[in-house]
Amino acid sequence: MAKINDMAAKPIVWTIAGSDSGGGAGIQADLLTLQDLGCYGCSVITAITAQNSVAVTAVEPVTPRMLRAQLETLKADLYPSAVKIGLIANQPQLDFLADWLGENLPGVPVILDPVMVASCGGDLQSPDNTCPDKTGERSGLDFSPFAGKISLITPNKAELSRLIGRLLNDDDALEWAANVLWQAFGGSILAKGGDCPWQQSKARDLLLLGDIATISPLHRRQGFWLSNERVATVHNHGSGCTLSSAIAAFVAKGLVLPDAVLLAKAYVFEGLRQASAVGSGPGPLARTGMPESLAAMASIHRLHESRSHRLPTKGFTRLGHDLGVYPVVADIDMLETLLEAGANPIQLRIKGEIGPGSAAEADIIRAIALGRQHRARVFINDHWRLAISHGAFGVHLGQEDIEAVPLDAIAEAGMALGLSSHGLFEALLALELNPSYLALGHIFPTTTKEMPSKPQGLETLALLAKIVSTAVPTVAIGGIEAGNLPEVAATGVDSIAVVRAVTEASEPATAFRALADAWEMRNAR
Ligand SMILES: Cc1ncc(COP(=O)(O)OP(=O)(O)O)c(N)n1
Ligand SMILES: Cc1nc(C(=O)O)sc1CCOP(=O)(O)O
Ligand SMILES: [Mg+2]
Repeated sequence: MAKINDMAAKPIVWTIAGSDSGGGAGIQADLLTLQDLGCYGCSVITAITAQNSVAVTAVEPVTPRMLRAQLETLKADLYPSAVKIGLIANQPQLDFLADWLGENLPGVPVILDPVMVASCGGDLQSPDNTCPDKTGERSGLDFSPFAGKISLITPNKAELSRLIGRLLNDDDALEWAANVLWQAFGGSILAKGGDCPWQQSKARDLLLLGDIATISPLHRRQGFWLSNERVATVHNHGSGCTLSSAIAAFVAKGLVLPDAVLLAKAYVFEGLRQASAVGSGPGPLARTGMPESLAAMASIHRLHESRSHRLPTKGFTRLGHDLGVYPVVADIDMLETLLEAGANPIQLRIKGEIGPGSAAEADIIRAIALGRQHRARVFINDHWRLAISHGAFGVHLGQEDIEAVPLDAIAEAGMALGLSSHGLFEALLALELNPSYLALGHIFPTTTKEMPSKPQGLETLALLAKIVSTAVPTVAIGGIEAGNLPEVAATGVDSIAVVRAVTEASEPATAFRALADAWEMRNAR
């Protein structure tokens, strides 16, 4: 039987790196990772290394002609969606690569892993580039030609120390050095803590995000610690290569950088957990496929927590997983019509300031009363003070409210809390508050609201639903309507929220009932 060729659908990712004859790191680890994560990997070899699991015995750079030939040949036919750069053998290679990428692949995301030391201890750059981490002197390659040209640079502590020319002995020093690099390079920085001896049970990486247009303005130019449990294994050969190629793979698949970093960290975490020896030294990471377990995800802590309120000690009202079809409306008459049609839950979403005695305030008060009358769960969007003072069932808030609103007041009032998220990074930030439900948006293009992020699509929705649905009821929102409901249902998300599919229908109550019936039938088919 003919084998189905699924390569066409796979994003192309280039790895520009060194060959590891031992198979655990470099080009070999990158190609295994890219294949495992559903990408088509192409390689540009910068150097051939003779190494096994215990030693690097020789490093030979490819000629400048060969380096250029690989790049030009690939560009002519296999244009990449993302590029990962690993080992660069010498300064002329680096200078050439920085120029060539800038001129030939404008706009293609580049993930730079400034490889200097193999996990078996060997220095991988040419002999004149030596600088033991222990001295803290700056030496090795000058990476400055890459400034302004890369999306993310991923040094470990030893590499950061050499890039900055300072010894790094604690998290404060790591943070300082990462900031220096950030100022110099632009883009984003992931300063990895896996080789920090002062970090004990946790492996903590510092992520400094650049001005990324497709993430929330809240998270642009902000820093976050990402911590996973430290995996007690010596089998970590190629972990840095695996991490950076996994980030490139996820970016190529359309995930925003913070989500790509979190997924790649989870991939490395699982790879380390299941790693085993191949030679007599550190073995390679296992290839464990798409990470889908919440337990593998890092916990996220803002670098400079600005929260002035207590985190809720009392939990928010718990809800069942299936909230069915959840209409979100701006008009009180529409809300009443839909309550009469059986909507439960339902949300009143009035944007903008609401003054005392205003018509909008009266609408909120009436919505809450109607909810009681119909025994339905009415959520109030944004206006949490009014929701509390008039005894709403729940409040729906956005990511920007997580820091600004005293969430403990909502919990103390015995109310439910729904939180928005746009991608994995925001979902994990919201999950730390254990909300009553988590909205995953926006799935398809929407005209109801201006969004900085791109639509997530069904594949990402399925992944997010798998990761977080074990912990919290999930609600998909954004562009959902009768035509795409079956595909949305197939992702495994618990519920759907809709605006236009109901409010712009000629008969909103009928449209709501049709959606609700279709949703109820989804598992019966
Ligand atoms: C169910 C549901 N999901 C998402 C939103 C969006 O909330 P938020 O991010 O706070 O944006 P605004 O709605 O306030 O513009 C929602 N309201 N409901
Ligand atoms: C209010 C809202 N929040 C979103 C989010 O992604 O957080 S998308 C959205 C609008 C959804 O409207 P429609 O169903 O008309 O596309
Ligand atoms: Mg809001």
